[in-house]
Amino acid sequence: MSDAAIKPQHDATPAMIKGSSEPKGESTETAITAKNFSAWYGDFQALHDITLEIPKNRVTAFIGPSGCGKSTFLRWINRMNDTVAIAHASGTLHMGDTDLLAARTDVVDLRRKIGIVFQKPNPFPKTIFENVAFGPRLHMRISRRELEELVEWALRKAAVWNEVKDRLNGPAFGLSGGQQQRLCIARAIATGPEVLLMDEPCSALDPASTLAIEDLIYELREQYSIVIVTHNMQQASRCSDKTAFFFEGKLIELGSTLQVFTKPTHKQTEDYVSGKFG
Ligand SMILES: Nc1ncnc2c1ncn2[C@@H]1O[C@H](COP(=O)(O)OP(=O)(O)OP(=O)(O)O)[C@@H](O)[C@H]1O
Repeated sequence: MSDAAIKPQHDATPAMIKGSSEPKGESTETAITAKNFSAWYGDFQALHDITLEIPKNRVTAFIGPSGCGKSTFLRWINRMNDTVAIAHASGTLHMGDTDLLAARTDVVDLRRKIGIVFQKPNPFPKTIFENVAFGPRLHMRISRRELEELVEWALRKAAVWNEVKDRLNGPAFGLSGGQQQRLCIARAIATGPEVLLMDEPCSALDPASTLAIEDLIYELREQYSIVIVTHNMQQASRCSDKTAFFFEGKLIELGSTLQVFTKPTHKQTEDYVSGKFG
C-alpha cells in the first residue's frame, strides 16, 4: 500500500519512523499545557495546582502511587470527565489554542485529535476491519478504497497487520489480549490524532506483548505526542523521554526520564522510583 494515499491525514510515513528509536533531546514544541490546574470529585480534590507542559513528539510517563491523580489528569485532557457529574476543575488546559475545558470546544473533534488507549483492551464488538474503520468513517470523507488503505496503514503502524491481515472480517474479540491492545492503538491512530493518551496500556498483557507495545510507543512518538500512565518503573525508563512524578494529587517533579530516575530532585521521587513505597 502506498502511504501517499493517506498523506492528508498522516504526513509521516512508516519509512520515516523506521530506525528512529534513539533517545531524543528536548522538544522545543509543546503539545498540551496545564496551568494551575486543579480537579475535584465533589468536595474531594484529586489534583492540586498542576502546571506542566507535555512536549510534542515525545513520550511523557506519568508515574506515582495508586490514587495520586494520574488517570484523572488524562481524563480531563480528553474530556472523559464530562460524564462524571461530580467532577469539576479550575485553572487551564490547552492544546495549542484549543481550550480543552471550554464548554464550546467540540468534544467529538477533540477526541479525534486526542486519542486514548485504556488499561484493558476495549475493542468494539465488531470485526477487526470495522474497529479501525469506525473513526475514519465518522470523521473523514474517503472512498472505500482509501478507507481500506487507511485501515491497513493503521494496523501496520500498530504492528499487528501481519497477524490479522487474513482475518480482517473476523471478530476483534477473537484476538489475543496483546493483539486486541495493538488493534485499539490502530483504532486510536486511524483518525490522525496529535496526542495519544495511554492509561496503563500494558497492565493486562504478557511480557512479550508488553515489549511489543513499548517498542511501538517509542516509535510512534515520531508522529504523536504520547502520555503513558504506568506503574512499571522499567517501562517508564524504557520507553519515555520525560517523566512526571505525582504524589497525593500534586506534581512533585517533571524532568527528563534519565534525570528523574538517576538524579531525582525530590526525596519523595527518589523513594518512589527506588521502590521504597507505592
Ligand atoms: N469518579 C470518581 N468519583 C470519585 N472519586 C474518584 C473518581 N475517580 C477517581 N476518584 C478518586 O480520585 C483520586 C485519584 O484517582 P485516579 O484514578 O486519578 O488515580 P491514579 O493515580 O490514576 O490511580 P491508579 O494508579 O490506581 O489508577 C482517587 O482518590 C480516586 O479514588
